Amino acid sequence: MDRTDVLCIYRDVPCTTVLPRMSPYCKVLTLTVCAHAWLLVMRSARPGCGLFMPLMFLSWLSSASGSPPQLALPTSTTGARLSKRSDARTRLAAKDAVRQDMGRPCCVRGNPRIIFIVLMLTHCRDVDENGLALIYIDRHLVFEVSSPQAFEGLRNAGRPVRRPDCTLATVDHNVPTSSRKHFTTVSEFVTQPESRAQVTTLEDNVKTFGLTYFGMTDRRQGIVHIIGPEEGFTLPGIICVCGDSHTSTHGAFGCLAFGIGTSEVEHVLATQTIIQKKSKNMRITVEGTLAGGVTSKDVILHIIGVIGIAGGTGCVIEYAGNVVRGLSMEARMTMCNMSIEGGARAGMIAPDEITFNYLRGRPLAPRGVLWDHAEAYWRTLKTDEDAKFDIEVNIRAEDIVPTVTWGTSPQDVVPITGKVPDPASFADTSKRAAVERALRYMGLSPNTPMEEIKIDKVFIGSCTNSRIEDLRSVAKVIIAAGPDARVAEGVYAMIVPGSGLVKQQAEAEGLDAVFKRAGFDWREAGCSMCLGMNGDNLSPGERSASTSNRNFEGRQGPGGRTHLLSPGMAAAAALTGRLTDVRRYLGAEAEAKLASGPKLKLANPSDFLTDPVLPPPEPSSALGALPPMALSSLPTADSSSRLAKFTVLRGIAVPLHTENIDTDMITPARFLKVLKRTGLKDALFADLRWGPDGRPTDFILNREPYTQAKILVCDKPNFGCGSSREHAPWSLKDFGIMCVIAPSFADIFKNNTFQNGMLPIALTEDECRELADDAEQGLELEVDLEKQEIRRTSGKPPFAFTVDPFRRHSLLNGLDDIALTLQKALKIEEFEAQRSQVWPWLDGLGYKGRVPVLTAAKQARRLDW
Ligand SMILES: CC(C)[C@H](C(=O)O)[C@@H](O)C(=O)O
Ligand code: SF4
Repeated sequence: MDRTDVLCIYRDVPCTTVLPRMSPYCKVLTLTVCAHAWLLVMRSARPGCGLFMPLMFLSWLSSASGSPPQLALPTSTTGARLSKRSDARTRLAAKDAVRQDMGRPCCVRGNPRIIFIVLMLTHCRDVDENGLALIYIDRHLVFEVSSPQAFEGLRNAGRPVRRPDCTLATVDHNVPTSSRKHFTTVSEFVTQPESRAQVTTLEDNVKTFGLTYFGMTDRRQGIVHIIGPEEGFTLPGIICVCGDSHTSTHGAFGCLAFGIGTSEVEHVLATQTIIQKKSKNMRITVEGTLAGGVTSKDVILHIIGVIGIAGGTGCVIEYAGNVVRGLSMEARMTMCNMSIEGGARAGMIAPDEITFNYLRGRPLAPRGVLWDHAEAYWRTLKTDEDAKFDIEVNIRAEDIVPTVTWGTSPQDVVPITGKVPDPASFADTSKRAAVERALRYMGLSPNTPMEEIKIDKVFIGSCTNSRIEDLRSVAKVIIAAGPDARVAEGVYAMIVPGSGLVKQQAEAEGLDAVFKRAGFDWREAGCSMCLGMNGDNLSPGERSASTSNRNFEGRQGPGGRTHLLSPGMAAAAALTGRLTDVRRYLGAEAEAKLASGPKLKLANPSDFLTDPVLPPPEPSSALGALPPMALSSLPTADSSSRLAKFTVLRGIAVPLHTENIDTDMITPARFLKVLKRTGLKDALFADLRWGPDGRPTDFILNREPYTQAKILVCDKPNFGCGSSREHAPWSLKDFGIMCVIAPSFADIFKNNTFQNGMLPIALTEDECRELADDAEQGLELEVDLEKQEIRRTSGKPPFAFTVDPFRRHSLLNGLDDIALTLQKALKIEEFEAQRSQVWPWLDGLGYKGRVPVLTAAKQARRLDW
C-alpha cells in the first residue's frame, strides 16, 4: 500500500506505516490502521469502486471497550453489495449513502467533524510526508487580471485547460462602468490601452482554450464573485479557487473557497488541482440580536477590529451562531468576502435551508433528481457541536453598532458614534507610530467625531456589497430621507451593481429611479472604484465613503482616502456629505416616509436568470483542442526547471519597519495591467518611491546601497497581506530581491513567492530586528538554503531558519509545481472518475444540452455502479 494514501490530518503528517487488514464488508476494500493508532482509514484496493480515498475515518480509540472498531459504513454503499443489475434508483440511493458518509468522515476521538476538514479530506488526492496535499478543484473562476501569464504558461508548455466544464471566465476589474448603450467592440469601448489589452487577451484565451465566458455584451458579466453564486456555479461541498483574494466570498455556500496567485491559476488550469497545506481552524460565533441599522458589513468590520488584520493568518474561519444562521445568503457572502481582511485564507458557513433556497433553480445548479441527491449530501455538511477548533472567537451581537474605518487598514474600525483615535492613547510605541502615520495619510486630527468627517465621493459597489439586497438598503435610506433627499452639494456618489443581472433586477424593482432622482450615478457592472483599475478613481487627497473591503493607502487612487462602511451608511453619507449614522434614517418618521415614498416591487432573481449557459465552446486552436485525457502524456520535462535554482544568496539587505505591509503598497493596482511576469521593477513600492511629478523620493529603495538590494528584511509582522496579486513578488524579483525575511507572512503572498523561485523566511521579531540593524548599516547577509541559515557579515552568530521541505527541494532544484503534479496524472484521472460517480452534478451538467464530460479515465473504466 502506498503510505501516502493514509493521512493523519490532525497531526498534519502522513502515516509512515499502515497495517493492512481485510474489511469484513467488502473484498475490494482494505481496512488499515494508521501508525499513530489514531484513525482507521478505509480505502479502495482497486480504482474505481466509487469511493474516494481517503474516504472514511473512524475512531477506534473512542470505543470505550477498546475493542476493534465498528465501521459505520452503510451496507448499501459497498460496491460488493450492489449488483450490476441494480436499478437506477438503487444506485442513486447507494451513492447518496456514500455522499452522506463523505460528509461524515471524521469521527476521531476528541476531533469530531469540521466541515473544512471534511472538504480537504474528500478532495485530497495525495499528501507528502510533510503534510502538503494535492487537492482537487471543483470550480475555477477566471478573470482578466490574474490570468494572462497563466494562459501564456499553458501555451508555452503546450498544455490545454484540463476541465473547461469546471471553469468560468468573465471581465470585471478593467471594464469601464459607463453606459454600454452604444457599445460596439471592446477595442472601441475600453479606451485605456493596457486595460483593453487585458480584456482582449482574455477574450482571445477563452476562444483558444474553449472556456465559457461572460463578456461585455453578455448581461451576466460582472464581478467574478457575484456571478459565480448568481449562476449556481458555486455550490456547497466543493473546492473553489480564483486568482483573487476575495474568493473567500463563495465560502458562504458551505464550500472551501480561497484565492490563489497567477502561477497557481496556471496550475489549476493545467491539472485541476492545487498543492496545499492544511490550514488551522478558527470558529467565530456571533450570538445575540443585531440592533436596527446593523448589517453583516458592520458585523464583519467589528470582527476584524476584534481579531486584527492578521488574526486569521493561516486559518480557515467557520462563522457560526444564531446571528449568522439568521443572515440571508447575500449577507453571508459579505461576511465571508472579508475573511481575507481578517488575514484568513477562507471563511465558510454551513449550508442550510437558506442556502438551498438561494441555489434552487439557478442555471448551473443541479436539477430534478440530481438536485435531490445533491441536497441530501449537502445536508450532511455540518460541523459537530463539540468540534474543537484551534481558535475560538465569540462575539456578542449587542456589542455591534454601525461601524466605519478611520485609518488605512480594515482593522482600524470605530463605531460611527466614536471619534478618531488619539495616538497619545497608545502605550506601545510602534502602535502609536502606526496610528500617527495612518492619521497623517488620512488627513485626520485625533479625537474628531467620526460624524464630522466630510467626504468627497461615495462608492457603492464591489464584491462585498453590490448585490440586490445591498442596493435595496441604499434605496431604503434614500426614501426614508424624504422626497427631497439629494446627494449633498459637492459630493459625487456612484452606484455600481455587481453584475448585469443585478442591474436588471434593480431596474425592474424601480431602485434605479430612486437613485437617479436623488442624484446618484447609476453605472454598469464591474469592480470600479474598489481598486480603480478602470479609471474610476479618487484623486490625491479625496476622501470616500465606500462599501468596498480595503482602505489601504492608495487603494482607490494614489493619495485617496477611504472609509469602509455598509451600503446604508454609504447612502446616508452621500445625502449629508459627511460620515453619518444610518440610524438617523430609522424610526417612526422614516417609516412614514417609506410608507408614502415610491412603491418598490420585489422581483424574483429567476426572472433574470433565463439565459441558458451553453457548454464551453470548442477550443479554437490545436493546442486548446488537446483532449483532457492527454493529461498524463503532456510534456513535463521542458518546464520542470523553469525557475533558476535558489542555493546561496549573498547581498545587500534593505530594512523596513512597517507592520502589515500590504500587496497594494508593494505593487499598486495601476501596475496590474501587464500581460507578462516582468517589467515591474519600477512598480515596486511605487507610491512611496516616486513623487507626484514622477521623480524619485528619498524612500530607502532609492538610496545607496539599497538600490542593489537582494534581500528585504522587515522587522514587523504580516508582510504581504491583502490582495493575491502575484505582481507583488514579480516586482520584488524584477528589482532584484529574491528573499524576504519577516516575522510572519500572509498566506497567499508566501505561496506566490515560492512559485517564483523566491524564498520567504519567517524568523522571530527579535531576530528580524537584529538583521534589520545589520541592514541599516549597509551590511550584506548570506542566505544559505541548503544549510538553512542566514550568515551575517557583521561577524555576529548566524540565524537558523526552516522552510517546508517540499518547497526547499523545489527551490534548490528550480522545480516547477505543474511538472511535479503532472507526474501524478493518473491519480487525478482516477479521482475524476470517482467524482463523476458520486457527485455527478459537478461535471458541468447545468450547461444546456451538455452531456457529462467523459475523461479518458472514465471512458476506460466504466464503473460497476
Ligand atoms: C486583482 C486581484 C489579484 C486583486 C485581489 O486579489 O484581491 C484585486 O481583486 C483586489 O481587490 O486587490
Ligand atoms: S475586492 Fe474589489 S477589485 Fe477585488 S474582486 Fe472585489 S470588487 Fe474586484
